[in-house]
Amino acid sequence: MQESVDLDDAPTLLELRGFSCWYGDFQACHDISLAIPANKVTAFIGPSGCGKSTLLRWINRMNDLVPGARAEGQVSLHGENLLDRSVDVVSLRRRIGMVFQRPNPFSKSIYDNVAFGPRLHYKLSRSQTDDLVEASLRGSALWDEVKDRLKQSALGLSGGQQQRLCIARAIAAEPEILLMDEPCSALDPKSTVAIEDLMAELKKKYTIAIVTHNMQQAARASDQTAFLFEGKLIECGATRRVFTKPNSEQTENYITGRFG
Ligand SMILES: Nc1ncnc2c1ncn2[C@@H]1O[C@H](COP(=O)(O)OP(=O)(O)OP(=O)(O)O)[C@@H](O)[C@H]1O
Repeated sequence: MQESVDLDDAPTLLELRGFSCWYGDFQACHDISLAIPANKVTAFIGPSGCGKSTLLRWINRMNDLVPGARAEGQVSLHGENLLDRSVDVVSLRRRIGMVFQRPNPFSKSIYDNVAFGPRLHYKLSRSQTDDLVEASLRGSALWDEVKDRLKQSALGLSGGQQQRLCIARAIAAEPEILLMDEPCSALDPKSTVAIEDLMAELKKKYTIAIVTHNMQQAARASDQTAFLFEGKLIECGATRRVFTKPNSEQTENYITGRFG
């Protein structure tokens, strides 16, 4: 488990205030307020259907694409409410990267997967792109395994390598926050440990929010844990405290496997 971290000392990067959201008439999240500290890993845990992925998907406005989905309240980054209609969603998604449950590399070369975002957002020379691709692959701990086959298809990589490639692709756009929606659920235990080790490195530079069903993973890899139940935030605090002295009986029942 992480050493006890003093979250009070960590500046807030992203803040949710009175965040509620709906799919049509169904309310998936109820009046959620919490702070995501900079350069820490925040884990969202809770039973299936409690709204973890929905919350994450509103942070980078992925739910804009879902018919009938709407949200209220504030999701503030540097004082800007990301839910405002005026927010430029393309630039928002550069600032807030996302890694999904199933590795989803494009059917392109390893190099082109990583260069895709930077080519979209910046005018870079060939050598600048080469440098960024190398730095991103080093950042996702994949460089040594792929440096001799950058022009080969990304689809030839193992699942764990593909997920690290997706992380490289996300960090190549130089985001401020990395959202990870159950990034290890399709991976074997060795690849899972590799991703957890990687998170510990990545948080030096980025702020990470992860949805996980794996209690051990939340306990091992996160600094802050938020427990959701039926769309409500039950508690949020330093991971060590939440796992050893939860404030709520519901949290205790969930983390000890009594339901969920
Ligand atoms: N596109 C959608 N349309 C309508 N309802 C949805 C949609 N996506 C999710 N929901 C509903 O919203 C609620 C929260 O779903 P969400 O996927 O956020 O939960 P979750 O906690 O991430 O679950 P899991 O751990 O199973 O992934 C659920 O009741 C779900 O059925």
